[in-house]
Amino acid sequence: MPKKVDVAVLGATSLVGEAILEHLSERDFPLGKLYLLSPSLSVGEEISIAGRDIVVQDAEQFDFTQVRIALFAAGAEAAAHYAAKAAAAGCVVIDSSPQFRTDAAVPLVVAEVNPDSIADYLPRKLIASPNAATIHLLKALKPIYDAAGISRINVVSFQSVSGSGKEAINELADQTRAIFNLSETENNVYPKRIAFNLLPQIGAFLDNGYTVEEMKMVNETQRVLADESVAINPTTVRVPVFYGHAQAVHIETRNSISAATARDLLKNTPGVTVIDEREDGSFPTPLDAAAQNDVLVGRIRADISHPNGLNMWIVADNVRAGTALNCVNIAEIFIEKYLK
Ligand SMILES: NC(=O)C1=CN([C@@H]2O[C@H](COP(=O)(O)OP(=O)(O)OC[C@H]3O[C@@H](n4cnc5c(N)ncnc54)[C@H](OP(=O)(O)O)[C@@H]3O)[C@@H](O)[C@H]2O)C=CC1
Ligand SMILES: N[C@@H](CC(=O)OP(=O)(O)O)C(=O)O
Repeated sequence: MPKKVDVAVLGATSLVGEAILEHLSERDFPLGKLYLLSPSLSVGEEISIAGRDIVVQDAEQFDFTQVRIALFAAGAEAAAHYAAKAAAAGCVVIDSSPQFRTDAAVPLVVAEVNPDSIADYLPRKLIASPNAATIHLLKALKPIYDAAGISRINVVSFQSVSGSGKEAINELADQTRAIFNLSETENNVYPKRIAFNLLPQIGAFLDNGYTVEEMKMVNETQRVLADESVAINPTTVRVPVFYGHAQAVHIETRNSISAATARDLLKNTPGVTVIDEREDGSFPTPLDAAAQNDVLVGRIRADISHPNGLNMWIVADNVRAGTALNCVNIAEIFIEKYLK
């Protein structure tokens, strides 16, 4: 690793921002000065990280010439507002929000899948990180895609409330408490009660009947793989789980690949852990994945309804293993290969 790099985290008090700070303090990251920024209420809060107490600064007043890299975890609006300002100051932004994911001038990167796309950061000094569900899916499917090709992905993505941020975590906790106290529940984040329920809608409905979240999975998967020939059919469901998205995945490969070969490939993939012994309880759950860095895969089996079909169950901590780790991984590759 090269010499230490000064970094800013915008949205340091968001779920993703906090997880980014955990990774920065736990890994062998060449961290120089660290600046914590907020676009809103948290300005002035003090955060302890790796033995340093750092006060959250107002992003509006921040001079981005002080840092080489800024990790953005503050939503699309803040990304739109601050990205150009940071770039003009010579700072490279790694953004977790949806704001730039479809911008052809901004690379969309999963560090383990298309790290070479980071090289395209220059026009806007920006690199985008995908939706969490797309990151998990691609980390697990890339080795199979490389070995046998994938023509179609059918996926039902069961997404925890942390995917909607801190307010949604509070909503699930409050509703659960209210139900046990025989009180009325309130829903503000979701259109219906989430506690003890399942909601087959994430994001607004589009004209084709899919939701915004589902079409993110389609477009971002094709973009990261640089392969529009992969057909993707997602259904996203909000589930009453705090951390960890789980996906029931059915793929059709271009060439035949056995479940045993796929299992071996995944066992040898960094960042992936296979839990699949075909005995009671040998499968990953959101509770197993919470606060872990790996994507967990189980239930790997041949699809009895299709000659080239494979089924699997993929689980990961959307905040920590998905988004935050991907942003930090991108930063590490950027520092090692591209930072002059
Ligand atoms: N959550 C996820 O799984 C994923 C998130 N992302 C991206 O990460 C970024 C951050 O998202 P996320 O971590 O979910 O955001 P959060 O909802 O956790 O936080 C966003 C901001 O809301 C404010 N906030 C803090 N506490 C509360 C509260 N109780 N109620 C309402 N607002 C509060 C904070 O700012 P302040 O206190 O300064 O007002 C905080 O920085 C976004 O760009 C998102 O697109 C990307 C992929 C996955
Ligand atoms: N939308 C995802 C979380 C995420 O990835 O958010 P975004 O695509 O808005 O950054 C969820 O709700 O679970």
